[in-house]
Amino acid sequence: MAQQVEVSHFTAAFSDRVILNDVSFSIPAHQFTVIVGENGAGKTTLIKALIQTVLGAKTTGRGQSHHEQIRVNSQNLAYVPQFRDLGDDYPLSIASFVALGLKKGLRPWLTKTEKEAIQTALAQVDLADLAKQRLADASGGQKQRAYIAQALVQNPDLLILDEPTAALDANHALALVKRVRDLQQSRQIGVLWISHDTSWVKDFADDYLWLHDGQVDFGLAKDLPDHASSHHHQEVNHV
Ligand SMILES: Nc1ncnc2c1ncn2[C@@H]1O[C@H](COP(=O)(O)OP(=O)(O)OP(=O)(O)O)[C@@H](O)[C@H]1O
Repeated sequence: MAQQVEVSHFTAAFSDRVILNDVSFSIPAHQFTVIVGENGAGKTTLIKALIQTVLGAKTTGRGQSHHEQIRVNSQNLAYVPQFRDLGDDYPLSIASFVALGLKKGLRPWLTKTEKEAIQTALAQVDLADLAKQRLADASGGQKQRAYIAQALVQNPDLLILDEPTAALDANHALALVKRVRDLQQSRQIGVLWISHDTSWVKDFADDYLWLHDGQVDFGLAKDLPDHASSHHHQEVNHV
C-alpha cells in the first residue's frame, strides 16, 4: 500500500517565526507513529496541517492540500484533541457521548448497526459496563477512554491523538497505550500519537517523528535517540 502520509518541503510559520522549516518525511500505512518534541516544537501545528489536508481533500475531491506539500491517504480520519473536561453538569451518558461520533445528521434515532458500533467501541476501551453512566461521573481515565471510543465509532483508518495520556498516572497511561496498540494492529489502521512521555515508545510504537529546531526526523521507534526524550516536561491541562 502507498504511504499514508507524505510531506514534501512543508514550511509552517506564524508571522515571521518559522516553526517547521522545509520539512519532508513519509509515514507508511498501518503504523503506530509517536510524535515527540519539546513544548512549542510544532507538533500540534503539524497535525492540524494533516487534518486540514484531509478535510480540504473532501471538499475539493483531491487527495492533496491546496499547497500540494502534504498528502494524506485517509478516507476516514478521527482526531482526539488534548483532554478537556466537559464539566460536572454535562448531561449525556457515556454511550450517548460516544454516539456523537456517528455521522447520522439530524436523524434522532440510532439504527441497529449504529448501536452495535457503539457497543463495540465501548468494549474496545473497556467501558461497556459503564455505558449508561453519566460522563460527568466518570474518572479522568474513563473520560479519556470515552473520547477515544467516540473516535473509534467513526471506524477511522487514521486515528490522531494529541497527548491522550496527559491527565493519567503511569499505570493507566501504559494501559491506554497497550489498548490503542492492540486496536491499531487488529484494525490495521494508522495511529499518530503525540506524547511527551517516551518511556513506552520503543516497546509499543512502530516509528517516531521527532520535531526539533524546525526540522522533523522520522525513524523506527526502536532507534528513538535518547536526546529526543531528555528535555521534555509534561504539561497537564488543569481545568
Ligand atoms: N495561531 C498561532 N499564532 C501564532 N503562533 C502560534 C499559533 N499556533 C501556534 N503558535 C506557536 O507555534 C509554536 C508551535 O506550537 P505548537 O502548538 O504546534 O507546539 P507543540 O509542539 O504542539 O507544543 P506543546 O507540546 O506545548 O503542545 C509555538 O511557539 C506556538 O506559540
